[in-house]
Amino acid sequence: MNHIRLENISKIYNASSTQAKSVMALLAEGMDSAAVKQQTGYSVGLYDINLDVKAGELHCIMGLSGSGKSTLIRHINRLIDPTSGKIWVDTSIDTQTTITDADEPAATQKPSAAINVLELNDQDLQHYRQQTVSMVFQHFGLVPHMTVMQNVAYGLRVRKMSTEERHEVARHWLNEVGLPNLEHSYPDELSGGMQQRVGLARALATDNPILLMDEAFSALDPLIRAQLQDQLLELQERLHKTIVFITHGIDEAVKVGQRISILNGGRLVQTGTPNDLRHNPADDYVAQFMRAKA
Ligand SMILES: Nc1ncnc2c1ncn2[C@@H]1O[C@H](COP(=O)(O)OP(=O)(O)OP(=O)(O)O)[C@@H](O)[C@H]1O
Repeated sequence: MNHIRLENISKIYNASSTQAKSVMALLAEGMDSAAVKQQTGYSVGLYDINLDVKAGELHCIMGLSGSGKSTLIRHINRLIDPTSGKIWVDTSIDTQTTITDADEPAATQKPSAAINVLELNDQDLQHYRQQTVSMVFQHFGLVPHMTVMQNVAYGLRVRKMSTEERHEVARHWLNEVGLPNLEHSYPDELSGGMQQRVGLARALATDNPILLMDEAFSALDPLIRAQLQDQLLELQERLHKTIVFITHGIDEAVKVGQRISILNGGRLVQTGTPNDLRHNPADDYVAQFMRAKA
């Protein structure tokens, strides 16, 4: 079952629709984004991305710096609007009851009860962000003058949950990420790894079915990063969230991703399980990543 579908998504930064059309005509002829930038001056964020993310899967988006990973993930919660294309999200899915079969072929239809995120008005977009998608940021994004408890409970306050109830929920999630007894601390009293556990607890406390993780572990030391990867996998065994996880590291992608999508110059080169990519790489770019892994 698909949870998220990106359909023909292109993003040409800072271009009018006429300018974007001529840029996309060059891309359609096969010109790569570096040559397009040189010829037209416009940056290609993404070009003609078609991507299905299944309900309950941990889907990694991988690629070198500038390949379009952040641009892609920011479309899903509409921090960025595309130049063209559609973004479907099935808001009827409760991932906690959905078990994914990573080998199941992606359906060819759009998700069954899907909304086009691009058509949401301001109020519906706010509701979508509060009830459907949560984000974990690379640099944690915690509010410095709020305690750990207040940070984790923040998303629940806007839902008008009582103080007692939201503190109970926040305490539960702090416990789940291995941070009991720190609720009265402030972010700057914690290590980077601890701060990101708070970031994770904050995202999980909302109970939203989709989790967007933008290089969430990249700022951490290798040992701490490995611990957080293990913790994420352990939580995911029980929670079955739909997770879109951005990384520039193939090791991380292979460790945590059930499927991996590889971007190059704003184009989606291949989506597959780590085994698919290893045994049937779509091109040399993918093959090189997988060789670097072996
Ligand atoms: N706000 C912006 N204005 C203009 N160009 C942009 C903007 N944001 C990104 N780009 C360009 O779009 C392309 C994709 O950038 P993006 O940040 O999505 O890549 P990325 O894979 O996330 O890179 P990194 O790993 O370095 O974060 C790059 O060429 C980048 O320079």
